[in-house]
Amino acid sequence: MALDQASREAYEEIVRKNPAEPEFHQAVFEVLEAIRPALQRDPDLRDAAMLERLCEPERQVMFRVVWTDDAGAVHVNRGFRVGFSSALGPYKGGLRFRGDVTLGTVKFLAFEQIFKNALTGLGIGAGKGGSDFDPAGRSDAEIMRFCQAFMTELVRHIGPETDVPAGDIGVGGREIGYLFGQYKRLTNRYDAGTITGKNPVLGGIPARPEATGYGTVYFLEAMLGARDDSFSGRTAVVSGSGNVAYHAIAKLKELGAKPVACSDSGGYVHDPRGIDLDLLHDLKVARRGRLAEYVDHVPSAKYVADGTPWDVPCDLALPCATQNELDEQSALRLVKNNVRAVAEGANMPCTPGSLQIFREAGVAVGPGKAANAGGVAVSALEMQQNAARERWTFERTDRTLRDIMTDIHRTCLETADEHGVAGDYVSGANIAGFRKVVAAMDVCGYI
Ligand SMILES: NC(=O)C1=CN([C@@H]2O[C@H](COP(=O)(O)OP(=O)(O)OC[C@H]3O[C@@H](n4cnc5c(N)ncnc54)[C@H](O)[C@@H]3O)[C@@H](O)[C@H]2O)C=CC1
Ligand SMILES: O=C(O)CCC(=O)C(=O)O
Repeated sequence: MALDQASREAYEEIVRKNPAEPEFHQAVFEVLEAIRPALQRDPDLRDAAMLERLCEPERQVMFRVVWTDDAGAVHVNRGFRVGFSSALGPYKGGLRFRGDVTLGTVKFLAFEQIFKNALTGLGIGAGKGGSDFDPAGRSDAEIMRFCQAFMTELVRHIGPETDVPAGDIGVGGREIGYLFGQYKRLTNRYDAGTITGKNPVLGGIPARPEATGYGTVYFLEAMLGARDDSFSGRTAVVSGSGNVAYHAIAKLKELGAKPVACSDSGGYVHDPRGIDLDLLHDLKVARRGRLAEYVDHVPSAKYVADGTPWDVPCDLALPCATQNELDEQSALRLVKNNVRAVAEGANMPCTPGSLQIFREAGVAVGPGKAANAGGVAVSALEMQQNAARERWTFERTDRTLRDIMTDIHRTCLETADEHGVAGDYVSGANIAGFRKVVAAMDVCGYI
């Protein structure tokens, strides 16, 4: 699919106005391409400069973060928070701390969040933030000082009815605790609903750490079910070994699939017996170490430095690490090895070329906007829990998550069907999210 003339003009203007932001351009292009059947069916959807408004963030904040390391040296980083759309609720989306984060990265992520959050149906707008601070190798005390410095500016821009951050790459429970502690200190308020992903002792909901990975697997389960298929006897390859990947691997195992490979930024491990979850937890979660050490404990497994896990034959592929990590070459290898389905736990992990290859080969792809929406959905449940001063159980949260993922899956399929692109989850997810947010923008006046 390509863009029609009007969308192409809108896209070219966006590229011109947002130079040097290739990931943002890519995310916009993918949405404009995927919603083409809806624009063809209802040209009114373009009225009142809807596409142009949708692609322009409501606000963007960029700030200096100054902190000291354990030796007393002073460091300067950049902080970002982009509020992309408040049509459906307060800005909602995570914070990413990683050395390569730029304004363009945060904008692409916040843009994706618009459609994802709309799909959850839970009344949340879209935002994202982060910093080019790299937590790898930093002590707890350094992380705490960085988080406190970051929040010292961010505090002016967030609140339970304004903008509600959470975690993403490099931001987990530890960082959320430090950020919330500083927020509380600066505001003199216990607004638990200002940040999600908190430890339950601070009012966090149980199962938020598990939610994105579990949700991706629930979505994949529904994709397989729609094809009269199941996890039974299926091998899976998962990229990454962080929050999303770890919990995806755990849930795959629980539901009867066999995850045989995972990765970190150094390389991948292939363990034909199935990834050892306790060992992975010890290496990557408890010790924040390197995956290369896996083979010291399981000599029959293979570690491939700098390799891609997509070389390992599998039935199911779950990219759960980072953007553009699954390229055309990888897609061709997966197709050659008869992959059945791909579920994106990460945001925009498949390049446009790889998506095209999967489409042509008839491989079902669950796009991140739909497949990884479980994380932000459970964050919205955490906001609900905090507002009502309730305490949810793990079982209640997990049950609700599964229902939400099944609903999102149904919405994607029905929407694709209604728009003449049956079975195309990428189009279905984008069109359904787009229609929801446009409906809200339409009745709000020109915002
Ligand atoms: N944490 C959440 O709730 C959500 C996360 N996501 C997305 O999921 C992805 C992973 O996020 P988290 O697991 O939270 O982060 P994390 O920081 O817990 O883990 C990231 C993992 O990716 C690996 N990694 C980074 N670059 C890599 C590369 N080039 N090749 C292979 N592995 C690489 C890291 O070693 C680490 O294992 C990101 O795309 C994020 O935006 C999406 C929805 C919600
Ligand atoms: O729970 C949240 O608000 C963050 C989720 C997120 O950043 C994402 O869906 O990519």
